[in-house]
Formats: sequence, C-alpha cells, structure tokens
Amino acid sequence: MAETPGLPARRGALKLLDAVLRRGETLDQAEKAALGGIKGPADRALARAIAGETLRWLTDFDALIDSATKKRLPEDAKPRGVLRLMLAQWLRLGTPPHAVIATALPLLSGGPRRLAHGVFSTLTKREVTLPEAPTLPDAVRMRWGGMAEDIAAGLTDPPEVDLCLKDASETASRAVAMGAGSIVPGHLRMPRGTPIERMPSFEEGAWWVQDFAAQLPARLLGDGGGKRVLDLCAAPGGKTMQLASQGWQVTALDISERRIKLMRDNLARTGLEAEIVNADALAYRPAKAFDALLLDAPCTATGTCRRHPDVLHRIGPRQIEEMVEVQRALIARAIDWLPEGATFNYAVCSLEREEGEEQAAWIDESFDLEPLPITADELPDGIAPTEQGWLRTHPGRLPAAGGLDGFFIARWKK
Ligand SMILES: C[S@@+](CC[C@H](N)C(=O)[O-])C[C@H]1O[C@@H](n2cnc3c(N)ncnc32)[C@H](O)[C@@H]1O
Repeated sequence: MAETPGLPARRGALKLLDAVLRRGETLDQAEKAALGGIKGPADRALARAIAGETLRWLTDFDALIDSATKKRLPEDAKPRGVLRLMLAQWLRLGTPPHAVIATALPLLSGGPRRLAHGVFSTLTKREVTLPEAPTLPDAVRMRWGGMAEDIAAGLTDPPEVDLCLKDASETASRAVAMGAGSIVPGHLRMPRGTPIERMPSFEEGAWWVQDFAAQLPARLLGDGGGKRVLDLCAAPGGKTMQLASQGWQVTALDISERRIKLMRDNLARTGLEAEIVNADALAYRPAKAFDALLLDAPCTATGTCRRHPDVLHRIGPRQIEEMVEVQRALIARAIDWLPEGATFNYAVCSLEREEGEEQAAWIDESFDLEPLPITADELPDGIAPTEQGWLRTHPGRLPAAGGLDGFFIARWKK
C-alpha cells in the first residue's frame, strides 16, 4: 500500500528528535541515519524544519501537552514525541490542523494514536498560541542568567544567512546585486531561506557563509601585511579565509581530516592560500615563529543555538566541564609556542561563562601575558566590549539587524 504523502518527513523528524533528546547527538550527526531513507530534498528540508522548530519551542510545546493531559505523559513516550512535532507544524510552520493530523498521526497506532488525537484536538479547539519568544529550559535559563531573556528573543526564528566577502571593497555592489543587507564592509546578510550554494556567484568564490559574530575573531587581528599567523583549530576554514584575505600568511591546523578536506575545498573555491597542517595541536610543535595565533577553540557551541537548537537540550555541566579542560590544554600549548610580542586571540562560539569569561580570567591569572583590550572603535555600532576589554556577543545583540551568534573573544600580547 502506498504510504501517506508527507509521512516520511514526519518520521524523519521524529527520528532526529529521538537522536538529539535520547542519545544526545547533534542534529547534524543524526541526519544521515534519520533522513537517509527520505528521497526528495524538499521532504528532508521539511523534516529538518519540523525538528528544528520542535527543539526551539520544546518547553512551550510540552507545557501545552501537559495542560491537555490528565496524567503527565513520560518524557520519552512516543505520543509526546509525535504531539511535539504536530504542534511544531501547526503553531510554527503554519500547517492546517487537519493536514497535521493526516500526516503525523499515522506514526502512532491504537491507544497512543487515540490519545495524541484527543490532546491535539483539545489544543486546536482552545486555539492556543505561543509566547512571543521561546521559553528556555530551566537549566539553560539559569546558566545564561542576565542574558537569557534577550537570547530567547533572538531565538524566536531561525537566523538569516551571513556571508563574508573576500574583497570588502565589493560590499556595496554585491549587496545591491544579491539583495543583501550589511552590518559592516565585508559582511552581507541574506534573507532567510536563500538557497546560498545554488547562487551563481557561489562558484566564483567571492564569498563564503559565516555568521557575523564568527567573523569578529579574525577581524580583531586586523591587517596582516604579510606577517605570519597560526590559525589553531582552523577547519573548515572560515577564519583561515578571512585571515588570508586580510593579508596574513596563514598556517591552518586542525585534527579532523574530514574538516580539513572541507577547508581545502573552501580555499580552492575562493582562490585563497594557507599552509594546511592536519595534526593534533596537543602533539604538534611548530617549526617557525608566528606573529599572531588565533585559537578558535572546540567548545559546546551553544552560541549557535539559533541554527542548532539541539544545543538547548544536549549541553549540560558535564559537556561544559569537558570542553573547559580541552580548551585549557590547547591554550597552554599555544601560549608556550608564541614568541615575545606576538598576539594571542582566544575565541569560542559558546554562551557559557566557563568557556568564555572564566577562561579569560584563568588566562590572566595563569600566564605572563599583557591584556590587549578590544576597543569600541573596532566594533560595529550596537556592540561594545566588556569592562575588561573582552567581547561577548549573543543572539539578542543587534536585534534590528537580525541578531548574531554567541561568541566570546579576548586578546593578549605575550
Ligand atoms: C570551532 S571549530 C573551528 C572552526 C574554524 N576555526 C572556522 O572558522 O571555520 C573547532 C575545531 O577544533 C578542531 N580540534 C579539536 N581538537 C583539536 C586538537 N586537539 N588539535 C587540533 N584541532 C582540534 C576540530 O576538529 C574543529 O574543527
């Protein structure tokens, strides 16, 4: 018998959610197994959109489900999972309730199916609505403290797509040609959903996709003028390409062969150059001295929660602690290699104080480095450095321009 059209996308979304919420996988890691059997790109995109919206608004969907059941459904009960994605389709993706019922209920049978049908019908009759911004899980709200409310406001929708231009002098002409906005020269912001890699100018190699916040660590190293920089933890090469286009002689090191391959492809497409080293930074010894080092350290990546809402549910104290240790080992190696006078930039795309502010304070205490405060005139209007001269961005910053990822950046001189 032919399968209900649209059912594979809902089944794929349910598998994605199960992988994230039960097994702690990232959405990206889960995709191959969860969506492998889905034929069309449109259905795969729909599965991703349903799972993404479910993870973004999970706390609110669960509150609605709980308001319509006499006995609380267990966290991992299948009817709760199916109801979550039904609510994502109805309340976030605008699918009419009858179409939601037709395409998602076949994921259940018997009693669970009747239960989900009943709960969904109760909620549609009540004409429930969502709050203006998603409610963050309690543990996340506590961790993000004073930033939490603004971050939640910035999380309401998936973000627009930022590009970094190889040649900043082309900003105005490319913005007009591509219908883009721009925060500063060298940056373009494309409307959400633009099929970026299918745009004719992609193959030309004049730009690459990179969130504006992720463009700041390399920007804060300024023009290279032919000097040497070690881009430590470099793949897939967003910051390597920026540094090369800013005139640095770049050595780009990363442990991951798969990500190094992406970096090679990116450099080939953009025609930019870097010496590539595939090595574990903890076992590497550089053969030459560098004028600057950028450590874009591995982290929990909670700053990318707008595009990867799985981090809202996967990351907790254990993962943060593990990353803090990895970062400290990398920081100690990196600082040890630097000659006197060299600049050290530390960056993480994390919203966790332990990986950002507390890590910078630890560097101040533990090493003989001179702080090199980031100044307001190096930053666009609307973003200011902290008292200590560090930079903290998050999705609630620059709301009129559409927000930006969460990053922490700090700088020293040896
Ligand atoms: C935040 S990502 C880097 C993103 C990159 N800088 C960019 O702008 O495209 C962190 C990177 O650290 C790499 N990494 C993790 N542990 C490492 C190690 N011990 N040595 C070298 N690279 C490592 C990962 O493979 C990953 O590519």
